[in-house]
Amino acid sequence: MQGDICDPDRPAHPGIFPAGEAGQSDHQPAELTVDFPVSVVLPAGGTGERTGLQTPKQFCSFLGRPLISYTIQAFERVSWIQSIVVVVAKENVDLMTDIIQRFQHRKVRVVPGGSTRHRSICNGVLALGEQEEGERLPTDRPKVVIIHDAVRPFVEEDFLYKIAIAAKEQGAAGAIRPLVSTVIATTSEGYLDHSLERAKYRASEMPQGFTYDVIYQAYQRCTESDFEFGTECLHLALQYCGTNAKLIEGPPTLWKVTYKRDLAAAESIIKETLSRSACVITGGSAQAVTLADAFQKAAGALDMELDVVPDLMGDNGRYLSKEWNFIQVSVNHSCLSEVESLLMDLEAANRALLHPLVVIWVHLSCSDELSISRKMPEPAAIMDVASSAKLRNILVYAIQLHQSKDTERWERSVLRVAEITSALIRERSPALVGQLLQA
Ligand SMILES: Nc1ccn([C@@H]2O[C@H](COP(=O)(O)OP(=O)(O)OP(=O)(O)O)[C@@H](O)[C@H]2O)c(=O)n1
Ligand SMILES: O=C(CO)[C@H](O)[C@H](O)COP(=O)(O)O
Repeated sequence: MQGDICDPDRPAHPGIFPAGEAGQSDHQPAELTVDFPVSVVLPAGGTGERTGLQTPKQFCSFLGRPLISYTIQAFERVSWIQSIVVVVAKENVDLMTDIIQRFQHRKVRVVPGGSTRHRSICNGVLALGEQEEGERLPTDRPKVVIIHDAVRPFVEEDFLYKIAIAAKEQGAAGAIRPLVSTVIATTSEGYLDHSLERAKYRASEMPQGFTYDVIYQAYQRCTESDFEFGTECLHLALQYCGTNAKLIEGPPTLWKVTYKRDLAAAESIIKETLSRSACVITGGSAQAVTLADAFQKAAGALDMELDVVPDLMGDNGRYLSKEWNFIQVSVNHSCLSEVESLLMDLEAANRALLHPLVVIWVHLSCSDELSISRKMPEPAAIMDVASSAKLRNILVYAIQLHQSKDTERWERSVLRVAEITSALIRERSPALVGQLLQA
């Protein structure tokens, strides 16, 4: 953990996260503005056959939220994107509509997909030029359409910006990555025919951007064979509109969830992104502040940003609006009033809507006051508070720590608190909710 105070308004995360919850970059420009209308098509109409799962991968859940919701969030947080069309199979339109309502997504329309990816994307592009149900005026066609697979949740605003600008200037633009394996051609008998010079080729990834006119015309002019077997929108723009796409190397996080193992990798990135920062609330007590300071030092190696505040009043209320985890330190208070008050603030701020939030209650007992038994928190009371918070998507854990005059012993305990805290925040295990751990 870093001890220095850093900007709590930093973009939360990439994709997963608010303005980048999962995978956000540390060096995102302060504000990127685009002075032309940009809309997005997210093809999400596939079955995810290669995962081997019954559920299409875009509807698989991570920390209680489907993958498609993380991808939508990556786009809706971008102020210069005016609308998002999500294309899903007809039988999933109701499910998708429910996801949009449950996670309060904005700017989103759902459109039925087709039997292939190109057919789904084409439906999305056509929908951008159509009047929305219930609207009296025709929808403004966007100048630029960004197309992005719904199963690539970790896309950053700065990269979308580069694609949008290049698409407006060139007519088409797309993300590329270096090849990790050499591409070879095989004979029909299964022998090597020839191999390509790897350095000359790139993998085509998403997002891709097009002016509306280019992508619209490309789909008007392409053949049934393109719709059935094609895999590359940039190719359609070249072949049917003569538009050579600008290619821009993107970050490795643009990778597509394709196999079952990719779902595990996505979950791990999401958890990692949610574990980047914690806010320690001391209540202003001198012992709690000393503990928080020691905690910061001990936590130095755990790679987490740690801010210390007395409470969440006034300007400190900003911690409630971003992706922070919370550590409430109580000294000799065996009652849970401070945690309960924090939980009320978090609920009022609607902080647990998009993913489970972690609150850790660190109970510090100082042996030179009161009797030890009077200072011990009641495990059943902690479990009650935690169980009720869990229903509201807030994961409450507790750690008991005894102050020691023996410096070595004290330092070991503080280090244990830092390690337990870090593990609880990273794992977000529902099974450990309400447990009182000893440091
Ligand atoms: N008829 C289709 C097929 C695919 N897609 C979408 O295109 C994106 C990329 O395709 P891919 O990874 O191939 O997804 P699936 O077709 O679902 O996977 P698989 O090929 O393993 O079945 C996915 O978001 C997928 O939902 C789509 O909108 N409509
Ligand atoms: O990388 C891409 C560039 O167009 C597409 O995402 C890809 O072609 C679609 O996925 P798949 O081929 O696996 O259906």
